[in-house]
This record gives sequence, structure tokens and C-alpha cells, in this order.
Amino acid sequence: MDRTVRVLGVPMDLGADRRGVDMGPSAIRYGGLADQLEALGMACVDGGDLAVPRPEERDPDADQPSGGRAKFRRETGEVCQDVRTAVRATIDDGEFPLVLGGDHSIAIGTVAGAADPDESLGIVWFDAHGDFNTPQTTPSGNIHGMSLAAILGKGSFADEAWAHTPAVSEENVVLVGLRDVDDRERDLLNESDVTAYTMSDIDARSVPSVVEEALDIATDGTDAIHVSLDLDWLDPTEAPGVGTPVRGGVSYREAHVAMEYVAERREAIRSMELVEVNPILDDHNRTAELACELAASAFGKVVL
Ligand SMILES: NC(=[NH2+])NCCC[C@H](N)C(=O)O
Ligand SMILES: [Mn+2]
Ligand SMILES: [Mn+2]
Repeated sequence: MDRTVRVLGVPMDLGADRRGVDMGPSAIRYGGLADQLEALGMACVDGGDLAVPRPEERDPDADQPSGGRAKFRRETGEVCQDVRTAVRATIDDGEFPLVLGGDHSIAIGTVAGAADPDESLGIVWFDAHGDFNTPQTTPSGNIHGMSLAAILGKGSFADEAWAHTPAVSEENVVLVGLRDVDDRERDLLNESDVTAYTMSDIDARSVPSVVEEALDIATDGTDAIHVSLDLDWLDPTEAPGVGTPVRGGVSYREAHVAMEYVAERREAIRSMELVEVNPILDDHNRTAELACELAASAFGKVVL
């Protein structure tokens, strides 16, 4: 890729129950992100961290305009609008936005910034979870479990302009690696036109075949795609530093080969994010280091 990569940190933890994911951007930087990308011959600049309010200073239930429960809805909306502005400015400058979370709620802002309203954007979402709850179905009230539904304007997110990005069509959205879905979330997902590949699909078909098909669906008829990588997609033995680990995820090698397939489509990729790294729960920063390695593979690092 010949675009300069601009790293944008979003130390956001309002969307999750476990504290500590706000330190993800620092952990990923310390994990050697810039060095890994520069070793590939890429130019990399750091846009710093966006400001995020502290949860201690806010009331999670202060503003619930359209019913249901989405904790820190107002604050999440404000942060996501700042993420959108920063991502859009990066793209307007001809650079590639690499957003570091923070919890997965920030994807709402990344996608809003990446999607040109006059174009269509596909999404490949690597995750153990569907992130397809709405304020009406959520068991937790945590927006990181609702971010994909928000982008698609599900439930009461339909009325919230900061959340819903109409340039994204369900037909071009693909989930990869699912293994933990809530009951009402499952119904919403099954009723939607989103394509979801579970870990059972990966067991039966292998990562290269599933990821290639996922990329085909996301790029089919779209102008560009966004790649969202939740580190809990990997098995917790490889990525222990995440807030909502689920057994039975992809292995180290499978994650790398998936990112190598992503790299083959890199001209179509407009933005990428690495989310849910929680250094408090990690083992000597290995999850953050793995995130850096996977980013390098997604940008074209190969063995030979
Ligand atoms: N991005 C994540 N790690 N999401 C976890 C979501 C967990 C659960 N489904 C919930 O709605 O609360
Ligand atoms: Mn997620
Ligand atoms: Mn997840």
C-alpha cells in the first residue's frame, strides 16, 4: 500500500463492563506498531489519541432518547462523532486511518468516517460476538455489543444520526468467527441480510475459504471496505488480554493467514481498526503485540 498510515487512538471504555480497554491504544503502540509497519516500507504517522470522558464522571443512564438501554449513549455518540471527523479528515488527506481501540463501540465512528455518503461501503467484522444487539435486545446495556447493529440502523438506532450509516448495506456486511451470540441478537441476525460465518463454518471449511468468500461479499458492488478486528476473535490462549474472551477461537496461524488474504485486497480497503485489547487482563502485552503483527500481515507482510 502506498498510502501513509495514520494511527488514531481512541481510549474508549464506556461501551464495555471491564475497565482497562482504554489503555489499548498505548499498549498497541508499545507493542511496536509503527516499527512493524515501517519495516514493511510503509510511512506511518501518529495522530495521537482522541479525548474520551471518564465513566466515573458520568451517569450511564442520563440520556436514553429512544428507549431501551444503551449505557453512556450520549457520551458514546459524542466520541463517535469525533472519531468520524478524524477518520474522514485522514481519508481526505489521502492517508489510511488505522484506529486503535478502545472498546468496539468506536467502530460506529470509524465506519461513519470511512463511508462516503455518495458511495457504498462493505464491512468485514472479525469477532467472537455478533455486536448485533440493540438497546431493546441487549442483555448488558453495553454499546460494544451493539455497534454493528447501530451502524445498520437497527432498533432505535434508526433514529440516531451519529449511529446509523446508510452507505453500508447489510448485503455487504460479513461477520467472521462467531461463537457467542445472545438469544434475541440471534433472531435479529437471522432476520437480517448480513452474512455470518461461525466458528463451525471455519471448522468445516477452513479460514482461507471463509475469509476469501467474506471479502468477495464485502467488495461485491461496493466502492471500498472497512476491516474491523476485535482481538477476541482469536482464541484466548493466543489473545488473553480482552474483556470478553470466548473459548474456541481461531489460532495464531489462522489469524495470520486471514490477514494475508485481507492484504491481497488492500487496494479496496479504506480503513481498519484494532479493538478490545485490554492490557490489564493481558500477559506481558502479548495481545497488543499480536495486534501489531496482525496489522502488519494485513498490510502485506509475508514470510518470503
Ligand atoms: N465487542 C465485544 N467484545 N462485544 C461483546 C458483547 C457481549 C454481549 N453480546 C453483549 O451484548 O453485551
Ligand atoms: Mn466486537
Ligand atoms: Mn467480541
